[in-house]
Amino acid sequence: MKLKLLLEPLYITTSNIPDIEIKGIKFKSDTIRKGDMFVAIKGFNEDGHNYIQDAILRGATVVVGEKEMDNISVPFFKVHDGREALGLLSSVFFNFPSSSHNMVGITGTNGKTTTSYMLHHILRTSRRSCTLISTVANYINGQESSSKATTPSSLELQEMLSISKDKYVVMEVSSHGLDQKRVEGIGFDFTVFTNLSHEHLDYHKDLDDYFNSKAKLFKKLTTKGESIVNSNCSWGKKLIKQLRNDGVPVFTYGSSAEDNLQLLSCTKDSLNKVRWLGEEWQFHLPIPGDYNVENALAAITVALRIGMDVPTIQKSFMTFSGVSGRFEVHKNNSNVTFVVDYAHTPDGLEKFLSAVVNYPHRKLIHIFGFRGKRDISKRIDMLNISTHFCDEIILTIDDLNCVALDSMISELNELAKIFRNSKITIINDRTKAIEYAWKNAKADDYVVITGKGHELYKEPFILPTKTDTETIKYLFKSQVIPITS
Ligand SMILES: CC(=O)N[C@H]1[C@@H](OP(=O)(O)OP(=O)(O)OC[C@H]2O[C@@H](n3ccc(=O)[nH]c3=O)[C@H](O)[C@@H]2O)O[C@H](CO)[C@@H](O)[C@@H]1O[C@H](C)C(=O)N[C@@H](C)C(=O)N[C@H](CCC(=O)O)C(=O)O
Ligand SMILES: Nc1ncnc2c1ncn2[C@@H]1O[C@H](COP(=O)(O)OP(=O)(O)OP(=O)(O)O)[C@@H](O)[C@H]1O
Repeated sequence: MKLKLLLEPLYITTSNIPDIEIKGIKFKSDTIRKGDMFVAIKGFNEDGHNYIQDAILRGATVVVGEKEMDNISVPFFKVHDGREALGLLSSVFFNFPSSSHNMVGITGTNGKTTTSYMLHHILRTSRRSCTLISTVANYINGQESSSKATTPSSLELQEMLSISKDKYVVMEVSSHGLDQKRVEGIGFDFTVFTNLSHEHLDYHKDLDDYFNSKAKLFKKLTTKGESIVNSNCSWGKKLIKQLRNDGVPVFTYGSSAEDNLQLLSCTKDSLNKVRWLGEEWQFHLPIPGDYNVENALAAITVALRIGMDVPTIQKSFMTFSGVSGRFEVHKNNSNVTFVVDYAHTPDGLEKFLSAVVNYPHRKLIHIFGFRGKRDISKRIDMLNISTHFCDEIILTIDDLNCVALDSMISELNELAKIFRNSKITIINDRTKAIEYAWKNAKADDYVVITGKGHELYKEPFILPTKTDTETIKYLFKSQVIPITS
């Protein structure tokens, strides 16, 4: 693409723009190929401006950055914000791909993945082509690929959107993604807010700052775009007020008569009665966890606003099988039930455990841990919740995240000391923690393993290379299969 054309949306119109062709855009100097543009980003660990020479040596013919720079041997263009520029440039380079799709962006502390999967399922079962960009996996043109982030970098994202031939795109938008302008250059037709609670306070200054990052998504609506917000959550209520003040169309879901989609009742066998436009109808949700009803309400509101009819939505829920690593139930030959779940926030854990505790059981045994350095302030809250619901706790490690194993173990010991009771056992190796529960649990016990779900360990040196589900499946293989006559 011609450099002049590429720079237009950044309002760089100086007469000094050379008439050159840009082959690609990169923000990692070691990925530069001859003829690429390098966008220098001032990051959290490194300053991309220090890699400009490296990028030029590798073949960059143009550099964009946010600092004043001297002695650069190729044309250099200064911008106000490198990450924002990267998003806009990528969007131009891939020919504004979001405008060829109906874009749905879903944000919130918990439920983004589940809601995205539900909506993707509803759209696909009604023969609407749909791309899904999520924490667990990505699906583009019906092809599954692995996911490296909840919200990929703007460059990867714009490329994915340009490859997608699907009419709809459902994507999760994290607060990190919003803060780091990864969705810059995207216009959303629908933006969804599931909820907000304590999380990521290692990154965001406080909950207000976290909320303000999430709220940025709702500034990215197209002129005809609509927002869909959970009114059961106090932060959702705050957002609804803000959006209405700004004249943004808002559709709400929740338990109030004022909601556009109101939940009227839920029965034990998962039949949920709702009201939409004065009409009452039911849908069956075939997955456990009553909090998933809220996720379903979010997905249904989008589906209805897209123009889908009620019977189609009802029918599609009948075949929804849930999401990998979320409330995954496995029962062994000794009648012990293992549940793997991704709850890793205090609110998520409380909702998950309040759902599990209702299943008849002898003992509830909880295996969970923490990630090195991440949001240390939530650890006590999570232990409080766990000790409230569970009979036994096996504290382990989610991931070291560059923290030395010894430090992580002493952090766990310190936490256990605060909760001076005999309920807590520490087993730092997660596989061993699961094996311990496997050997010691008795018939009718529930063993719940939370925090990692579908994820592999990022630092596996002493830790397992299996996901929690894989460990359970491996243990299942060791069972003696009873001979049935
Ligand atoms: C803390 C954080 O979010 N970091 C993100 C950030 O990286 P950074 O600012 O630390 O990058 P850096 O290492 O300082 O480098 C700065 C610049 O120098 C460049 N550089 C650096 C070295 C070099 O040799 N050459 C070079 O060009 C880098 O390419 C970069 O452009 O910008 C990068 C580019 O977009 C992201 O990949 C990276 O995400 C990291 C990998 C990450 O783990 N992020 C997590 C926290 C995250 O975003 N998670 C959310 C989900 C959260 C949730 O809800 O659970 C997600 O959306 O995935
Ligand atoms: N609506 C909800 N409210 C509270 N907790 C929920 C809700 N939905 C799911 N959870 C809990 O949060 C966990 C993660 O759910 P999900 O993957 O859908 O959320 P997420 O927002 O995508 O999380 P992440 O951003 O970390 O990927 C679930 O395993 C469950 O324990």
